Amino acid sequence: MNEPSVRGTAPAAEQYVLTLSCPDKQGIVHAVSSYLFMTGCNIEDSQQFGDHDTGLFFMRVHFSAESPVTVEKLRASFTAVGDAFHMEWQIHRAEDRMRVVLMVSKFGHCLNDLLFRARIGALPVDIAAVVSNHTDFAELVESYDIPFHHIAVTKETKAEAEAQLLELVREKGVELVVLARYMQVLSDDLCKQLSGRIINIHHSFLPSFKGAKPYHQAHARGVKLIGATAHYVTADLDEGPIIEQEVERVGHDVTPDQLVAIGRDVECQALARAVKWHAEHRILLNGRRTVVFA
Ligand SMILES: Nc1nc2c(c(=O)[nH]1)N[C@@H](CN(C=O)c1ccc(C(=O)N[C@@H](CCC(=O)O)C(=O)O)cc1)CN2
Repeated sequence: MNEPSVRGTAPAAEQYVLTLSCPDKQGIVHAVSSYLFMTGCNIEDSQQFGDHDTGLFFMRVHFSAESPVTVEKLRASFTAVGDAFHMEWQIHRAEDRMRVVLMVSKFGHCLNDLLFRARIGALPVDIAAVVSNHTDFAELVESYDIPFHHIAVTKETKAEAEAQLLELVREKGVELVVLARYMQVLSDDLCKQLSGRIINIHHSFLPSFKGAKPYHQAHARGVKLIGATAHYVTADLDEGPIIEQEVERVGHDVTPDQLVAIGRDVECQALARAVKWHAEHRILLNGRRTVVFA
């Protein structure tokens, strides 16, 4: 009788993600793949893009490595490669879940969607807290055993409110702030301090219908498609780098309230994808645009 084949149980390899951007030139992929090979890493997935308009090169590499390789050792030893090509780069452990804060005002569909997706493991995030300028969703949030912070905002208290948010971000080690229909304009200073770390869902297919009440604007224009846009937040309202968009066809007879209702699902889809891609380090900033290695 044949001996049962005994598959060796090799130690589980750790998974990592390297992202980089740099001025494009020959040899970048060779330098990165040679470094990974020489460091005992195995490439599982690699994506790259050279932007002829900006002359920038972008790369995302998912790779594995066994002990004694650690993320600290990788970050220390990759520095020489990064410096040689003037790279902006990051290396993360793929298993590390991103710590996020969700913010909401009076419309809770995106908040509800993100809470559920995180709870079932469809989003690789840990929701550290939810912040709102209203109290409508305190019970919903606390039903997930997540801290709810009511931070009221008026023109007079906006600076103090933002200081409280920043303290929360620092105190809880938050890496991403998600505006899940949070309807307050953030100050230039806050946008600068958290540049590239705030994602907003705008309820229109930008660049159409920026600002307030986009569904009413769209209805007045007689659109046949409505949409939602997830984008990074900058000081310029609704002008930040677009991450993801979703659209839905509408008829000539829809009312503004029906557009609001139809729009809920496309808003949730666009925002959830954007948050997932950011948490998986799939988005790289390319000036006013993004590169998304979905
Ligand atoms: N600095 C930025 N702040 C915010 C952005 C952004 O891109 N840059 N996106 C918005 C979201 N948003 C549309 O998606 C939006 C939110 C709020 C307003 C607005 O006029 N708010 C008033 C108060 C309204 C109220 O109290 O109900 C205000 O802040 O004075 C316009 C567009 C999130 N913030």
